[in-house]
Amino acid sequence: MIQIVDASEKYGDGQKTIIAAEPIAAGEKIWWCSCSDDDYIMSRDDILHLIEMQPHLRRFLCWYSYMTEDDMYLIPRTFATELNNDACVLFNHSCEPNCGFDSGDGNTIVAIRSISIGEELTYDYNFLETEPSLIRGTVCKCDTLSCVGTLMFDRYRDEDFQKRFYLYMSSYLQTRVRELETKWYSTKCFTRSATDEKRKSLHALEWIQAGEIVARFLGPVNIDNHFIRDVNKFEATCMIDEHKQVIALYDLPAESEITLNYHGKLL
Ligand SMILES: C[S@@+](CC[C@H](N)C(=O)[O-])C[C@H]1O[C@@H](n2cnc3c(N)ncnc32)[C@H](O)[C@@H]1O
Repeated sequence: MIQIVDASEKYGDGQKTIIAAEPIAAGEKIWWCSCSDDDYIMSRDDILHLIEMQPHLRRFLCWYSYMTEDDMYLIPRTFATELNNDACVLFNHSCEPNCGFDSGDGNTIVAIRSISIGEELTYDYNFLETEPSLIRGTVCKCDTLSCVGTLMFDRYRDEDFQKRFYLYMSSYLQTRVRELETKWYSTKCFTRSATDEKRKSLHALEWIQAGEIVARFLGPVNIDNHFIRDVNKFEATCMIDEHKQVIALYDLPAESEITLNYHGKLL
């Protein structure tokens, strides 16, 4: 059903892509990714540390990892061991995709519309990635009329995008979309997963200036509906105003934790 071909001309040296080897009907299942419990799950911190130690791994780790949380990435083992027989890592991005993930079974890639023989098979990387993506800032070469230019991975926030593509997003992305109904945080923030010692927490992804709005509560302010740690007033990096907006008290460098002192003052 599919064929892997060279795409150096379109995307750059050594790049490959996948094309349809036969006509594909809308809704047809195209590829069953062989992702399994054997795959590597690495935290963003570990990946960034590994890239710092071994810069030659950058391309491999950034191109072939998939977000499963704001700070967690899946790296298919078959690819890591170079025994890769899983073409799911070779689907390129398009801002007008013809493929997506099957919402009933996140590991299957399905056709969004009918696809002609020879057509390139693409999905929108916004179905998998959000702002902390390791390939944020990639200049898109999809050559479509709706091309966004630079991939910033914030499209899941757009209601039209959600309406059109929710069913084709990965389960991580669907969770992020649903979260937007109860809490909003800036594109400059990301969450760190909970550990045995610590609850989930919110952090700056890039420099945030004093006075910037970093998050907004859409319901009652309590620890059950957000990820902002309640700390004593000397440690708080942000304050909350009467509109339930969380505002940076100081300039916050990347990685700083977003914290509040709201104890006993639920709005
Ligand atoms: C998962 S790989 C896709 C397969 C890749 N073409 C290969 O041969 O290994 C993701 C990488 O492909 C490239 N890529 C995919 N879609 C692209 C697009 N629309 N514009 C520019 N680069 C793209 C980027 O370098 C991206 O980090």
